[in-house]
Amino acid sequence: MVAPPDNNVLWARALHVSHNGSPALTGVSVEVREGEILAVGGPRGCGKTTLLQCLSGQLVPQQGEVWFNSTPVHTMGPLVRERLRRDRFGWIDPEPALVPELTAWENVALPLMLRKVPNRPARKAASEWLERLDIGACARKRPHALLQAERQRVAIARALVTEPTVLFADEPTAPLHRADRAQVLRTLTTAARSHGITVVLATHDAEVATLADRTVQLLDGRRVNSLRMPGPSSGLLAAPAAAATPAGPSAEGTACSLSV
Ligand SMILES: Nc1ncnc2c1ncn2[C@@H]1O[C@H](COP(=O)(O)OP(=O)(O)OP(=O)(O)O)[C@@H](O)[C@H]1O
Repeated sequence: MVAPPDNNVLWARALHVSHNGSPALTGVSVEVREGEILAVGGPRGCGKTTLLQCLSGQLVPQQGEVWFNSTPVHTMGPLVRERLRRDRFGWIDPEPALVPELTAWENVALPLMLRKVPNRPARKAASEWLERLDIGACARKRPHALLQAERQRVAIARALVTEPTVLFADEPTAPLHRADRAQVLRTLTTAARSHGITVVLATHDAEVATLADRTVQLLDGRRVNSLRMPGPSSGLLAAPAAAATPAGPSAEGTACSLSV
């Protein structure tokens, strides 16, 4: 086992995962540099979620290695991986899973309270993140009183409030309208950049990927290319290349879920 280069916050090598015998990742390698916004693109079912689950320590690959800041994640026990996810990573799902009984600010403050941050600073941090995501006015509302785009912003604020080292966003704007999608994504990436948070963003939407620094493309569980974007403000996405990289055999395994 050889440690990866120092400038990668995450580094995965030759990942093989199969779900109930059918291959989801076959020999995928990827590196994520500190502070970058990396999009993982590709059509539905190509393995984007599975890759994010492996990188975030939710899922242990049947073969291959995952390293976080020069520490092997694939050899960690479940409790250590859980602590790593809680302390260093944030996660955003396609559908915002908020606690219905709590107000927006309480939902956002929840991860801080779970870390025993006292009420007043937790509330202050939650309010600041809601402001940053342009939903300060919704702080006292409960999820049912919010629009879908507002709920997703609350979920994003909750994922960012702990200022994680890496934020994993799995199709974070999938259920939103086109206009909301662009705005929510722009707010997310701006907030992450200004706080030096590395983002790994799964999307099948080429437009969404234009906000990333780089795109890694998957197809049928294999990596097919890597694009460096012209810049977050260019609004342009280069056409995906189609040169396939070598892939290996598949393995077996199961997924598990991640809490905030
Ligand atoms: N828990 C599971 N059990 C069985 N098969 C699974 C499971 N999770 C994913 N798969 C299968 O593994 C493959 C890769 O799925 P994955 O969700 O990683 O792809 P994806 O690119 O994120 O897809 P989508 O864009 O639809 O979310 C798909 O064929 C999917 O049906």
